[in-house]
Amino acid sequence: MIVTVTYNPAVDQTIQFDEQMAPDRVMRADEAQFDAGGKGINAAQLLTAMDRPCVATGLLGGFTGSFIRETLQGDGVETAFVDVDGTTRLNTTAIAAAEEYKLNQAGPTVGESVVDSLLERVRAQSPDRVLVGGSLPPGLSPDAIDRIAGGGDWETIVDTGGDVLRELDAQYGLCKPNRTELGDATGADVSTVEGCADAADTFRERGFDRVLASLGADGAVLVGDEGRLYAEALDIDVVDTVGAGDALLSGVLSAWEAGADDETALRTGVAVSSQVVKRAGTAVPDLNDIDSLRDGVTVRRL
Ligand SMILES: Nc1ncnc2c1ncn2[C@@H]1O[C@H](COP(=O)(O)OP(=O)(O)O)[C@@H](O)[C@H]1O
Ligand SMILES: O=P(O)(O)OC[C@H]1O[C@](O)(COP(=O)(O)O)[C@@H](O)[C@@H]1O
Repeated sequence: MIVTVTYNPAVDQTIQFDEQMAPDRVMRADEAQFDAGGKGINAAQLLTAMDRPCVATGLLGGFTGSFIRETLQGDGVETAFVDVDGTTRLNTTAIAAAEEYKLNQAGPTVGESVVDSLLERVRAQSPDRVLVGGSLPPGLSPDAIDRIAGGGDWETIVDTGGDVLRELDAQYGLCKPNRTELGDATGADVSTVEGCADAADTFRERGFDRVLASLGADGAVLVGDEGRLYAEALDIDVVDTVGAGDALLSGVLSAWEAGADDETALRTGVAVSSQVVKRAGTAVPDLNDIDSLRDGVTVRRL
């Protein structure tokens, strides 16, 4: 089973405008929605929807924290969160005339003792895999992720970017950078798919058994002992891409949990992510067609 750890959850607010953003005037949204978000939380919702045993942990506080807890309970997601004093952040995606603006808050400041509390929650579940997803709130350093990775005999998957990804020091089963994060972390030229696979390959030497690089509309690359695989994205009408990376990773993990090889896992990831980008926000989409969508994903070896 999988435990997800989200140090910095978020309520995802998605607002849609049918005109371009403009300064110094009131913009009135046509549509708005709130979803429980944060990388590990999105993954836990998707994994639960795909019938994979999963428990969501992380840090929650304030009215936004209560919203996330209630939403997950309503979705039948098992939870084991740690309460914090501050208020969980609210992240906003504004879609205006086909442009996407992502406005993410820093989150509440927390003390390092939360890492011990979270490790306790994780150990209590005896998981096979632990996914640590998202940014760190103020007060925590990359050591908070390394400590989860070194805290038991589970395989740890990490989905974070920026300096945090560069500074991780433990042994990981997988990391999932997007193209920008992969380029930033390696300094490599990631303008081509081959360049991304090369960068992923070199990144493996830093302690990651596999690297799953998401390339937006260009698809995804998975590099590991089974080879260098590239999957094209499906041709779909995109509403917004928030949660796309979490969906890709959830599909891959779901397939691995069912015993699939890397190629099938990559296909599944692309299929799940295409369902998420077809609709606004980060709520769980319709996953009934995943098997047939997966069969339509083109994969080649690089
Ligand atoms: N414009 C798009 N068209 C089709 N699929 C997309 C598009 N954007 C994202 N996806 C799918 O979502 C996956 C993850 O997207 P990406 O934007 O790279 O992740 P992240 O949210 O981590 O930045 C891609 O690998 C792809 O399968
Ligand atoms: O922790 P970060 O990096 O600020 O990201 C948090 C945001 O990312 C999301 O998990 C979506 O992530 P992806 O678009 O990478 O899949 C949102 O639910 C959340 O608001």
